[in-house]
Amino acid sequence: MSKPPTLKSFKLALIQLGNISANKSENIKHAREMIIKAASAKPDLIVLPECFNSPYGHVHFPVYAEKVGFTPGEPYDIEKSESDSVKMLSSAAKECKTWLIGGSIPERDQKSEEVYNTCTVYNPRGELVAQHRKVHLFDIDIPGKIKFKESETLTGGSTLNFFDTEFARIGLGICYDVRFPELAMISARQGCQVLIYPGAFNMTTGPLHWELLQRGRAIDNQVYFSMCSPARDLNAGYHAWGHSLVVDPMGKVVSEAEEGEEIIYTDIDLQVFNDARAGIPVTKQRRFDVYPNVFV
Ligand SMILES: NC(=O)CCC(=O)C(=O)O
Repeated sequence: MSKPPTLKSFKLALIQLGNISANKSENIKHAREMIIKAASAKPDLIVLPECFNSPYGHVHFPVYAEKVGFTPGEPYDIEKSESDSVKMLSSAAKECKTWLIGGSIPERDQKSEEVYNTCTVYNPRGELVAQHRKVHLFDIDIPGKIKFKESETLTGGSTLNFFDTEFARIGLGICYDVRFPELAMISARQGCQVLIYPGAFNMTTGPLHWELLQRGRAIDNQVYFSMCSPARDLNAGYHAWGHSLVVDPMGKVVSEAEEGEEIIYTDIDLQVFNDARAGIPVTKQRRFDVYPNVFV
């Protein structure tokens, strides 16, 4: 494992994207416009929400799926990409000279044809540098409230993923992944100082769990934790909670969107990170002699 970059203060932009319709090319076009808009405030990193190019629903995933064909550690030729979303995200990152976490899209594996919920990441040169396939699929059934089964059409990813910038090591997850503290804890143990999960909670669990889970993951690991949601659209089949959020390593909510389309900016502050870890030194007090060694 390489040494993580030393955390530096940086500016984060979350795009709580609205107007996600049945028209994929319109969705891609609108996401591009919003990236350009977000970049006008000169953030170092821009984030899109889960499933930004397609309506959110298991019936839609195979229809909207694109072949990305990225292999970690191998160079990726954007010109030869079969994915319109990847091409747009790459060119927008390059044009804005910014890091970009491209939310997620339904992705079809080039060999197996299995469909994943996949996040791709771009550096300021527009190179595709990392990918995360949602590991834990959103299969829930709360009678009378919400039933959702991603596993009807999606396959879960099987790798943990992070990427290094000049200002931080950033760990990735997607939405339901936040409910599994192991994922965040392993990312933090691998040196991530910031964890960012595109997500789309719903109107039942959103009010109860969205903020609580993120504050929990932030405090457990003394990291900045953030999730970027689509805007709420009551005409859509799935009603997203919205409230894109950034939580600091003390568990304090430092930025929060409302329900509609919005861009929120946050200064990720090195001093806050260092003070949290110095004041409550849990990262140095872990008792690996007592725990089973899964997290060592
Ligand atoms: N897109 C998702 O994974 C939704 C997760 C969610 O709403 C939850 O309660 O968990």
